[in-house]
Amino acid sequence: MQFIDQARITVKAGRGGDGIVAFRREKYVPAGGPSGGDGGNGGNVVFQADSNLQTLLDFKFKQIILAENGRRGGPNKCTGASGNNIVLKVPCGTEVRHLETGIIFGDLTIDGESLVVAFGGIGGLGNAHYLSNRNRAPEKFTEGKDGEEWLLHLELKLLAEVGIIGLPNAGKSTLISVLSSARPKIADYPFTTLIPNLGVVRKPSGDGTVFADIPGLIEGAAEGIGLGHEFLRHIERTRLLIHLVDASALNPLEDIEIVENELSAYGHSLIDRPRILVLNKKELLDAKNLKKLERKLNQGSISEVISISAIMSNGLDILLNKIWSKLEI
Ligand SMILES: Nc1ncnc2c1ncn2[C@@H]1O[C@H](COP(=O)(O)OP(=O)(O)OP(=O)(O)O)[C@@H](O)[C@H]1O
Ligand SMILES: [Mg+2]
Repeated sequence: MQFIDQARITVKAGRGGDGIVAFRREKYVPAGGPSGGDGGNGGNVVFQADSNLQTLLDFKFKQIILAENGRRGGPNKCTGASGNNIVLKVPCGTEVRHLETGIIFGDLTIDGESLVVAFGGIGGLGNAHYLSNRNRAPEKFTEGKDGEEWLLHLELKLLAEVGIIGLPNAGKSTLISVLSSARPKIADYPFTTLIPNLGVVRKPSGDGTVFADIPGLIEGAAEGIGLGHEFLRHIERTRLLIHLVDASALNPLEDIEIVENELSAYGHSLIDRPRILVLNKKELLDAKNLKKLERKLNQGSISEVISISAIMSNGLDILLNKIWSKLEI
């Protein structure tokens, strides 16, 4: 499952400071030589990949990015201060393109990697540079150059390997929230989730993979009913599905069938995708009824059933071990 997050921004590097015209003034030196300093260089706009970031959402609110201008030169051949660079953090996997031509400026993939996307203008020259035998008192200087300005298109591509599916209210968002640092909205009504939530789930060794919690599926989802249609398209690219079922529902078997039928009706061999059947909310059933339900499901089911309580973080280790072994990572 690939999610594309994008943003459109303008970056403008700092302008170089102007050179200045000045002459030395010293006691007993009636005509001091030219001493105008150069302007400082403008600051660059720099992007830096940061593995703690997951989205380009910040850029929806910050669309124009300016680096600092260089300062003017000073007397006594003092060079003006350079403008500071502005360093913006972007998630790993951000591709930077020129908006109009599509030319790729760079692809930031490794944590800490940086890319100058707009160079600051160079500072102008002060009149001290123009001293010659013919002109002992030059009045000439140059202005600082403008910094580069670009309209950029940022695109972040994330690939989810594991999709969490199920009827509305099964606890899909609750599950991703206890497995990862994702903090989706959770509520006791159907269709709480309107867009997929992504979370990185890690093994104790630190490796991990992206899970996606998608909106609830209902009967007819494959034909576009409810919110399911669009999201079934997305899960075509996952390697593993977690089919989450509310164990406390009136008829969990029927619920499972609805989701299975949707996978099948959708086609694209979604029904053949490896998946794990997971009963959530197990704490709402007494031990005897839970066993009965598990046994019933194991009889005709697609795979062995794992019972968990997402809300109480119960049974998650067993589930995760199963996931890692199915993914072979
Ligand atoms: N193990 C559990 N025991 C009891 N209640 C639970 C459990 N897990 C989740 N819930 C509750 O179930 C409700 C639905 O949870 P959640 O929003 O995670 O479902 P969802 O499958 O993401 O729904 P939707 O498809 O509408 O987005 C919430 O009120 C949540 O607190
Ligand atoms: Mg949800």
